[in-house]
Amino acid sequence: MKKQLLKIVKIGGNVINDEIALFSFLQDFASLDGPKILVHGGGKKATEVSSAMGLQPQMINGRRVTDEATVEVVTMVYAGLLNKKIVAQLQKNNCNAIGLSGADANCILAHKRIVKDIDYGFAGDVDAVNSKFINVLLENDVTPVFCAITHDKEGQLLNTNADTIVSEVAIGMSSLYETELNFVFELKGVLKNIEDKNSVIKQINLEKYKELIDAGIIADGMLPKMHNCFNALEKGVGKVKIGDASLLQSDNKLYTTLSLK
Ligand SMILES: Nc1ncnc2c1ncn2[C@@H]1O[C@H](COP(=O)(O)OP(=O)(O)O)[C@@H](O)[C@H]1O
Ligand SMILES: CC(=O)N[C@@H](CCC(=O)OP(=O)(O)O)C(=O)O
Repeated sequence: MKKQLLKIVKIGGNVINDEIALFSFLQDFASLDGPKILVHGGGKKATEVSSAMGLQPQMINGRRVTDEATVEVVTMVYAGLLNKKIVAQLQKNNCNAIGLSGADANCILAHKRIVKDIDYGFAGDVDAVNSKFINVLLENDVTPVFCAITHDKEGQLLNTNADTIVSEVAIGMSSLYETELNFVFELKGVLKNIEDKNSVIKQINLEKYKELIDAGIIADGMLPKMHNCFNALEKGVGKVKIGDASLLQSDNKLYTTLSLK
């Protein structure tokens, strides 16, 4: 039997900080038919709040170095302010959303990220997604909204890149649904020339992805994003798209589609 389509969407911190773009996007998201899941970042806001508190935000290869003070700030910003603001806006648009961290209902289990020579502190990599519980929500027409906070089941909250969360959630749900993963950020897609906002590369396969990395065209936050996109495709996610806040509009034709071949 053909599986039902589940749309999984991620919005990044630059869109979240632009209230006009955010509210317009949330209106489009709320009106999507069928089951859907939203994952949000908020890195930009976390950087602003950390700086205002006298901390010195540090990113390495698109990921935040998360010391003890920073994990508290990001929990307040992501799981608190941003998650609840987004849920309230979806409720306004008649989408019955529920805001969750990875600790809630053990939805996203993670472990402390260990990378040779780099200490990311309380940053997490995902081990398991509670697709069974998430499906209970979907089957009751409730839309889960995940922030970038996970847990390790030892009582420790972990800051996890939102692109990683969304791809792991998509992979986890792929056993139950046909999945489509959409990355919404402030640009129209993956650009050939970062100075030219219209130089969108419409189609990127695995081979082209490697060429773009070697050429230095993919950098910064785009590195973990694309890595997560291909990881999702390799593990059963049906379709992956990257674009701006108009990505969910049916008349939008300018975005990047990723494929393995
Ligand atoms: N080739 C590229 N095309 C588009 N963006 C790129 C590219 N290379 C690097 N980037 C950078 O990646 C950023 C997106 O990553 P990130 O800030 O993590 O996104 P998000 O807001 O979704 O979290 C863009 O703002 C851009 O500066
Ligand atoms: C470990 C790590 O890097 N976590 C990210 C989580 C938020 C995020 O991914 O936000 P954007 O999608 O807006 O970039 C961070 O704190 O920036």
